[in-house]
Amino acid sequence: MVDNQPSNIIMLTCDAFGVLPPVSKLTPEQASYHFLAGYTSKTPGTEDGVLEPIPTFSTCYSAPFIVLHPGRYAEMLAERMAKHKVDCWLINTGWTGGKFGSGKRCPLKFTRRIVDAVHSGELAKAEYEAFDVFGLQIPTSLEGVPRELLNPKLAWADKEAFGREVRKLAGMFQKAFALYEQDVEEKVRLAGPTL
Ligand SMILES: C=C(OP(=O)(O)O)C(=O)O
Repeated sequence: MVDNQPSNIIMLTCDAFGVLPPVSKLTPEQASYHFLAGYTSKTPGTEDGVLEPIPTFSTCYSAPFIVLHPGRYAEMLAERMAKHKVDCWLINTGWTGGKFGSGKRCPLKFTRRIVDAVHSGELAKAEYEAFDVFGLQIPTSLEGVPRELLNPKLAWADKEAFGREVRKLAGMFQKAFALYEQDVEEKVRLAGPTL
């Protein structure tokens, strides 16, 4: 039985464009934004008939199960996060150093290390830097995880190709989020990527 509030919420995504950092610390507004956007990829191995990753925006990361307006769940999330002082993390298990086909999937040992560092409180105390376009806060170091893995821009050898993928994914977020932008506060709308 769980009889206490969590200290951390982890949102899980699998970004096959190699753009999102393996871990970002979200502001409450970013938590609402990413929860509403629900971005991940359908990947071979976990989805029947899928041969290469397909980006998908499944609101609240669970669109088929949503009964109320998604904005209501995003509000509840923000209220509870503030009330119980919960940190929210976006963890990306997807590709790094390139998109699907040229990069590689984030090794599981590093994702595990990141999840452990969330739960131990180590990452809450880390130093952060800004990840452009998406406006995300990413740790500058975490023992046991290569520095270039934490910041996707460092992981890509071809910086121009990286910039193109960043803009492409940002555009996809903006298109998907258009569905919700009338129903959320301005601060949530502004918490998404800017081009
Ligand atoms: C991110 C993952 O899954 P989902 O897209 O279903 O959240 C994953 O399996 O690593």
